[in-house]
Amino acid sequence: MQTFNGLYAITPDTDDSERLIEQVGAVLDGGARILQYRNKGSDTVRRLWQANILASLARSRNALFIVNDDVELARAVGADGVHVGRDDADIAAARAALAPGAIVGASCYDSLELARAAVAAGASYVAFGAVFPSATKPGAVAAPLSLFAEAASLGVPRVAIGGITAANAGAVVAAGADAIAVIGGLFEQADPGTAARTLAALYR
Ligand SMILES: Cc1ncc(COP(=O)(O)OP(=O)(O)O)c(N)n1
Ligand SMILES: Cc1ncsc1CCOP(=O)(O)O
Ligand SMILES: [Mg+2]
Repeated sequence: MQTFNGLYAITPDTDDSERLIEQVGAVLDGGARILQYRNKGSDTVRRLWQANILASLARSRNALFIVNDDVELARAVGADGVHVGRDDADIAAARAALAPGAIVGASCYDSLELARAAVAAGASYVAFGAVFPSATKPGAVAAPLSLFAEAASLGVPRVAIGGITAANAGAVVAAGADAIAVIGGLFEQADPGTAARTLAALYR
């Protein structure tokens, strides 16, 4: 598996597939190394269509492609893996449903204990957040940046998520996050490609 670090772009919920594809292309060209398709909507036809296109787009840029929540959708589009949280499939079940080398990422919120358990269950990476208040997910629990140093001994990549922007990402990288997962800091910006270049440059 490619090294799991750098800018981790997560797609916003949108029905505007054309604009989404254009923005994701710009973000990948700007240096995002990992792309997650995250759509909390219920239109399964649109989600399959969008995920298929984005899987091809990511592959064309040698980026990893992860599907949020939906193991079946990840398998259907040949994704590199899935990301699961407390309300989603468990790690072992997700891994059993995907190819042997699949990536299974786990949300660990503000809990080092959850991260230890996730790694023991086979998680490929652990994600902590929200590290800052998130307009995308206002109810997300707050996670301190200190978790990244504390989690260094777990031996898997540590991903930060929540309210990350060009203004605060430097502190997250300095705290030890191997990757920064970003939605609004990319897709709510006037120029997502430039925002991606700024954030990706923190890992060079
Ligand atoms: C990289 C990454 N980290 C955390 C999340 C959040 O997942 P989850 O807690 O399951 O919440 P939803 O995203 O499903 O609302 C994520 N998706 N990606
Ligand atoms: C899914 C999720 N989990 C914790 S915060 C968050 C939303 C991240 O979006 P943004 O980068 O716009 O804050
Ligand atoms: Mg989830």
